Amino acid sequence: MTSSNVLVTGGAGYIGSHMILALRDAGRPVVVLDDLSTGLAAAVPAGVPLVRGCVGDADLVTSIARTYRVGAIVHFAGSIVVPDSVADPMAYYLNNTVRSRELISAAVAVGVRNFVFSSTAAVYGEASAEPLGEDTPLAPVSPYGASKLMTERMLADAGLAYGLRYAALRYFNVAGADPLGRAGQSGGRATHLIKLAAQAAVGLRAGLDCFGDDYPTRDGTCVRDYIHVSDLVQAHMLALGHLEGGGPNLVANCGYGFGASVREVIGAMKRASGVDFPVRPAPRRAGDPAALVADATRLRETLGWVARHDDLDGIVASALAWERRLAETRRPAFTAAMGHA
Ligand SMILES: NC(=O)c1ccc[n+]([C@@H]2O[C@H](COP(=O)([O-])OP(=O)(O)OC[C@H]3O[C@@H](n4cnc5c(N)ncnc54)[C@H](O)[C@@H]3O)[C@@H](O)[C@H]2O)c1
Ligand SMILES: O=c1ccn([C@@H]2O[C@H](COP(=O)(O)OP(=O)(O)O[C@H]3O[C@H](CO)[C@H](O)[C@H](O)[C@H]3O)[C@@H](O)[C@H]2O)c(=O)[nH]1
Repeated sequence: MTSSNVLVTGGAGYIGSHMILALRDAGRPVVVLDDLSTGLAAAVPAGVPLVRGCVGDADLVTSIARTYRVGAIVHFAGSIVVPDSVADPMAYYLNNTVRSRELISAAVAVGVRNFVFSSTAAVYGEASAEPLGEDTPLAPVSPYGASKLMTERMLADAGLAYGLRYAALRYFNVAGADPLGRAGQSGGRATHLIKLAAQAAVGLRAGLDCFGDDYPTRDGTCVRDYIHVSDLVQAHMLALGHLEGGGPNLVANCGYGFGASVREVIGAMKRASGVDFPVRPAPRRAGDPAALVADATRLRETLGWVARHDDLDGIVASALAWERRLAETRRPAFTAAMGHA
């Protein structure tokens, strides 16, 4: 096992904070770079160095790489809200593409050999095939997807030109929380279905909108391949080991190969919580494909990845448990702020 540090960018965010736990559980030293734009310092476990700054700051990245003897970068930092990317594409190309370019350049210049990147199913766009293999034509329909695809392309070119070794993992819908309750999705503005449903279940919001019920799917609502964050993080651990062990560069989907509809997710959350929160029918959300389901054969066959949490009820229950924990920790602060302490 290598003892060089792993630099986790975006480690104060949802997925990055779970990755830190997995690296620490495996005995790997970690350093985090995060600008805390959506992440929380409290999400970084005590004892893990957190450098507050931007991945586009090449001098800072170089200095971290030297100080901590970084041998690999796992790059989660980025902007993630698809409709925001439509409203302000330049902000997304800056934060996701331009700043990734600076990070990759600095990594190459300072001699970091291995790089794992958070890509997305959004690179496929309005895909018609199901499940989607990695060879599906890449035709992102949002600036978010395009900004990530450009970073994949930079990695491929940097691999050819400079020998950078990389894995680009295309996540489908990431959900759930650490089964031991050490981490979850905490960041400020929630947009993801399972997080919003959990908030409705704990009474943080009055209910939920169901965006569209006339899609060509089994119940008319959109189908997504929800992957538990712990299974996703395990794919990163395997990808890292694969690169460090000399395996070839890799692009791989991360999902289970089957999907759940919006109605099925809502039903699972109501069952798990026992709360019959209101669900309002709402118009389709712009840019939502009817169904996105991964063909994850490559992930299984190349990395030996095995899904361990591929059960919607379990995913939803872990998200709910985390939301309840957040509600408990918020309550005293809220009471104090209202002058009732
Ligand atoms: N959540 C999903 O379903 C999903 C799906 C596909 C891909 N992804 C990708 O996974 C990655 C992590 O997503 P997440 O859900 O944990 O989001 P998140 O917002 O919780 O985490 C992103 C983190 O990056 C930090 N950050 C943003 N820009 C930065 C910058 N320029 N420099 C330094 N830090 C910066 C934020 O403060 C935050 O801590 C993202 O790249 C996202 O595009 C997520
Ligand atoms: O209040 C809500 C929120 C969501 N939805 C629906 O639930 C489904 C899932 O929506 P999410 O917002 O949870 O996730 P997306 O599928 O839009 O997108 C996620 O997965 C994509 C890849 O599949 C990208 O990676 C993106 O970053 C990530 O947010 C969609 O049909 C959406 O319309 C609702 O009906 N009501």
